[in-house]
Amino acid sequence: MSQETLYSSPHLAGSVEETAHHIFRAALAAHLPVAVWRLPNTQALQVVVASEIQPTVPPLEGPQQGFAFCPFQVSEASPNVFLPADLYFSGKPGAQPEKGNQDLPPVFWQELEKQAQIRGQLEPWPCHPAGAPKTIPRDAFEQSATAAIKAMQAGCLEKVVLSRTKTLPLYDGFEVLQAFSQLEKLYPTAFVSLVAIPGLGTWLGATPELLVQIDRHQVFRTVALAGTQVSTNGLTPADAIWRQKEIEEQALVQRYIISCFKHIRLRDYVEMGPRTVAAGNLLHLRSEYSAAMEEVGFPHLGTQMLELLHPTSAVGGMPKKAALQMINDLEQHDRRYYSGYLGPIQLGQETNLFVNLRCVELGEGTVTAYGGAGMTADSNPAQEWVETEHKMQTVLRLFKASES
Ligand SMILES: C=C(O[C@H]1C=CC=C(C(=O)O)[C@@H]1O)C(=O)O
Repeated sequence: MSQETLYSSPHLAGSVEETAHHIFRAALAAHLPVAVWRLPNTQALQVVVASEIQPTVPPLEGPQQGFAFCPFQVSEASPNVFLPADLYFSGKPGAQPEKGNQDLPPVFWQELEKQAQIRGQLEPWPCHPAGAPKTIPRDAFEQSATAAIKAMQAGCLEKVVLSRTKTLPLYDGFEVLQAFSQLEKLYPTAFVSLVAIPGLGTWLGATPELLVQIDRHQVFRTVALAGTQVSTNGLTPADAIWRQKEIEEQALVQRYIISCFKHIRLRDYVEMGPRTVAAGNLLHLRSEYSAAMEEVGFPHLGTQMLELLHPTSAVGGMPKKAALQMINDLEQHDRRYYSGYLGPIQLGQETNLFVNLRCVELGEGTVTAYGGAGMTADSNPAQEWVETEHKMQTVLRLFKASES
């Protein structure tokens, strides 16, 4: 994006947060797809607005800039979505929205001026055309878990991640931008995002799981994140003790990532961990993988690995094909964009894609939380249910008034 195309308005002279919120409101009012996010361990709120969505995610190594929003499994109702950065706000101090290749319609700019001056009412957010998913009851989830565990004990597969949904009526007075700000403050190390796409829906989340990063020095990174325990009584990552089951569960994700490197014959990667990391009040095991793309002779490593990694065994299972089949057979809901991936591509000279976990989908007067748990032959269905409840509470704790 060139400096000449900077958009400037005397009314957009407020704080970074105010400007990001004005842009989000204007996009909603103009019925345009929009994504607002904050990268882990940063302050800047970034925003992309697109004039229209594109159905394919471009190569991650450039030159196209924008925001990817992709489902767990592509279907007609949940297609891959790329929002070209027709407007990009970097959230840097003093920054103004930058214009991209396509002009946004005049109605957007009118709305932006309006929002900046009088802060009009927030327009309704877009909802999924099929409506809100039904809540999966505890007995149904535990029955599926029991069937999966039996299959793993019989040696049919090693690991599967089963998920569930919980839909609540939205409490009166809920404000989506306020919820986004709360999430951002609660989870400084998460990727916090709010994505609203006409015809597809509105998602809010704070995920701990990086899928693919390409930094400004062309270093590729990914992680193997799995194994969960609650950090009760001030348990810090340094004090955590893990059971065999979680160690194996995370080792399967590591093995999967390494098998992807082997598949493309990349040997010169760096592996670190596993170490215990905190995600809100949960602890996970995480290994980190990196490779300097030019030096190892894989200038398109990000794109290649994205294709191989998604969905990783942190959201699918091992072996991948059998696990995906089991998920399709046993889960009674459509995951839509939960456990898909999302994030900015080639913005601020970086690409940062995350697995869409610890997220909710907003409907017409409803909020739906999604959460899953990795199961092996040693799993216990009741414990897995409790684990999904803890994961859902990452975001649902903002909706306490809906739960009561
Ligand atoms: C599937 C989810 O988490 C994954 C990431 C970390 C730990 C996980 C686990 O312990 O099962 C899951 O693999 C979710 O949050 O819905």
